[in-house]
Amino acid sequence: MSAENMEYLTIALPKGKVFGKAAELFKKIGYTAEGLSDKSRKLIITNESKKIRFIITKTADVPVYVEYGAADIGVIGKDVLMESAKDVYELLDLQIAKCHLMMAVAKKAKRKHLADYANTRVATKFPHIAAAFFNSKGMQMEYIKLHGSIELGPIVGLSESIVDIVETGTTLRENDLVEYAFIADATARLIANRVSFKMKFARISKLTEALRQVVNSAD
Ligand SMILES: Nc1ncnc2c1ncn2[C@@H]1O[C@H](COP(=O)(O)OP(=O)(O)OP(=O)(O)O)[C@@H](O)[C@H]1O
Ligand SMILES: O=P(O)(O)OC[C@H]1O[C@H](OP(=O)(O)OP(=O)(O)O)[C@H](O)[C@@H]1O
Repeated sequence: MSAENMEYLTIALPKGKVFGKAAELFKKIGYTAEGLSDKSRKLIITNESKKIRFIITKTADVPVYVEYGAADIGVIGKDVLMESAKDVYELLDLQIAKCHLMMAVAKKAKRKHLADYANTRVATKFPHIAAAFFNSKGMQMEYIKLHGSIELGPIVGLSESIVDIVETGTTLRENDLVEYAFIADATARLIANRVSFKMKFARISKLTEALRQVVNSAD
């Protein structure tokens, strides 16, 4: 690790839904930087006095920056973390961006048993998570990777089911789908690069404990 990298703590935050809540949590423990907002187009925002560097990345890329050590730590939804299967430490459940992963099907064509969906098509942004789920049930499936509007799949006959995240359930309801099987909780997590965790142990563990207190006090 270079001297400059050793000096700073680099934190990867995803732009998008998780950004505001994550930035707010860090602010509560005194980790912030001038200009850190979802309106800014700056990709690196530094707090020189505290030796903190925030890097703002596309959601799915946070685990990549952290695995390669371009960021020491990061914040990312458990859904994206599971799908990425990156070799990073998961340090803390931040209890923000609450949602869960599930399988949903068309209300009208709902089948009686999960096994009745064996060998059918699943539309999803999360093919690895979906495959792990169906494999654990001994079911072979055909996975169709989509990048958004997953709920369209069963409506237009692309697939018999979807695997996606649900927060309020509004998107399912408005598209005549119903949740069929719960897969996993998917709140945002604090993750760390394995080498950074050892080399910057004191800093990262102090930060993790401070965040843990904020998260616990919000319960
Ligand atoms: N209702 C929700 N809808 C989508 N994501 C949610 C919701 N609630 C919490 N999340 C979290 O936010 C993350 C998605 O954030 P965001 O939509 O900004 O990323 P994205 O899907 O990659 O978007 P884009 O494709 O626009 O970059 C999810 O991975 C999940 O952890
Ligand atoms: O249960 P709800 O509160 O309705 O939220 C769930 C919806 O939000 C997400 O989509 P997103 O808004 O990220 O758009 P996308 O279709 O582009 O993935 C997710 O894929 C669901 O479609």
